[in-house]
Amino acid sequence: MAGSFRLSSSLSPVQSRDFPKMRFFNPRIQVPNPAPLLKPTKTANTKVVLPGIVRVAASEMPVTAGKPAAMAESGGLQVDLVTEADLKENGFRSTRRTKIVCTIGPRTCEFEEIEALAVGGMNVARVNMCHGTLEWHRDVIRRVRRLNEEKGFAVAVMMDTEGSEIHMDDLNGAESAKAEDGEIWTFTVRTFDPSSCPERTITVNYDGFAEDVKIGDELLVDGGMVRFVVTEKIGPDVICQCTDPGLLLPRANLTFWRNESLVQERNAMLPTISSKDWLDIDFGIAEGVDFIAVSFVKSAEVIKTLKSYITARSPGSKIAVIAKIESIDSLRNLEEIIEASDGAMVARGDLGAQIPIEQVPSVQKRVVQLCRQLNKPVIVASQLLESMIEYPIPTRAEVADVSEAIGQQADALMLSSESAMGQYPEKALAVLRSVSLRIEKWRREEKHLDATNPSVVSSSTPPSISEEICNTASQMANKLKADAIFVYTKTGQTASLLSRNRPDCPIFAFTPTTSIRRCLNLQWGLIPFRLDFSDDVESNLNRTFSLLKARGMINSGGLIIVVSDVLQSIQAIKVP
Ligand SMILES: Nc1ncnc2c1ncn2[C@@H]1O[C@H](COP(=O)(O)OP(=O)(O)OP(=O)(O)O)[C@@H](O)[C@H]1O
Ligand SMILES: CC(=O)C(=O)O
Ligand SMILES: [K+]
Ligand SMILES: [Mg+2]
Repeated sequence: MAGSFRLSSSLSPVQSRDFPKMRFFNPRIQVPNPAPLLKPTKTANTKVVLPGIVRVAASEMPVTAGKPAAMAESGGLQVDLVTEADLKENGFRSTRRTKIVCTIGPRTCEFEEIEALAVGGMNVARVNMCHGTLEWHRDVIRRVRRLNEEKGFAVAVMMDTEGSEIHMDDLNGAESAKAEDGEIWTFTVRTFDPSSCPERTITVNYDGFAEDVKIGDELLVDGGMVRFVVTEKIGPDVICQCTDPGLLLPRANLTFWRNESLVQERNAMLPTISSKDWLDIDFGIAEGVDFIAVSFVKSAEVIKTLKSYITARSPGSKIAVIAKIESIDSLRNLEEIIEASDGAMVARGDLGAQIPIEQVPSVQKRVVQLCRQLNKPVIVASQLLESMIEYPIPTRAEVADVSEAIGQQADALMLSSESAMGQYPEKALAVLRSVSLRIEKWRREEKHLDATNPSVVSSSTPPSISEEICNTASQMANKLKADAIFVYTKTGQTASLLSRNRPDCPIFAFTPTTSIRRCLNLQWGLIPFRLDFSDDVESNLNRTFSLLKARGMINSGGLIIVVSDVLQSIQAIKVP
């Protein structure tokens, strides 16, 4: 991702380019460190365990109906122990509505590390195919799946494609290279043996590079972390002078600008899904990922192509396709791209390298609103807590940025380097969690003071029955101050339509399919449970009440609004 911080953790903080030179260490007001939902305890071998729950190895756990007892499953109701504890201790209202995606990287790829993130509230684990080997990704995906199977979590897996961006080579294995002010560097499409590569020479992965650039163009590395101006062209070599010095990092993204706008020559013809991406996608389908996030989407066509490919390769598959909004072209075709996708990501890193940086906030707002209107989940990504790659607390400005995304009611926030290779992944996650809880509560309180606040989204034309039912159910829940909405959903669609209304109370989504349960975990306000249910609403309800009561997750007297996707009905009912 351009504009982000690609330092390997072995670099010292002074080398970090995108850090303000001065950080105010003193006084550092401590952000309260929010207590985990269930405090994981570190044992001698640093394994994170849930208190009183997973002290036994999975193989030693008593098994009920073929499943370890540690998984909170009784009578077919499947929920993870963190949600269960949260509901028991804090009640419905206080549950977090904004979801969290964590990028898994070298810092968080072991089973115990992934478990710690799940315990800390990770809803979706993202693997970025720009980095790592297929074996590495396979291990991570299988660990997430094992965690879900053993402990009842519904952590979804998102595979993020590499896409064909223009980038530099891998610096022959060096961690970084320093470009000084005024220095002359050569960017070339030639290839060299590592031993014979001339000094200050960087190979570029895009063959048309030397033909496309012109003398006077600006060459931006990682969205402007290092800047050059093109002074001369000699065949395949582009000679550049450094104007903003900094560290060049392996495979850093390159963009070139002319007259203050991004140059799109033949590079605009680069495929959105490269041949390497197709292999990765085949791998993702085989490993059963839940989401495929497509980098540098330019048009709705590519999303449609991928969706039909998935259907052909894996009929009946529930893999959802997320369009990453990070290129100029994606903004030109925004509405039809989002319409064709199953969700979108505001990928602010590369986006900020393709459009003037001051336009990123308004694009974010527009994408979030459009997704809400079109009923597609939306993720706000990149640099949310960038300073926490190195520091245990965020900057005030970062907290304000996170609050803004939560205030916009995006479905999910994403950690990138903070969780992939930062020093404080769990702390970063805890900050997202505590800021979400606080801002969501504050927003609900403010909303009651502001009668003009639009809580209901406009309906589509022609109106659909499910949509009207969900809009009405959400309004009812708000007016009656219901404790929760229960939705029995086979496809997940009704749960999405409820989430889209952003009601004041949480939505318990019961679905018979494990993969739908995981997909729903990305969406705002949904607490997904796996449950087999019949077409008889009455008996489903009675069964759910008794299962939830038996586990202490629900109290008598609470008011529940019940929506059924099969009967298309709404009921208001007190918990017996
Ligand atoms: N699987 C991995 N193996 C090694 N390093 C990784 C891996 N995943 C992420 N990282 C590191 O974490 C950083 C941040 O991850 P992130 O997913 O944001 O990638 P990115 O390179 O910035 O690209 P993108 O634009 O696709 O997000 C990466 O630049 C890389 O240094
Ligand atoms: C997430 C991502 O790809 C970006 O911000 O560029
Ligand atoms: K990517
Ligand atoms: Mg990107």
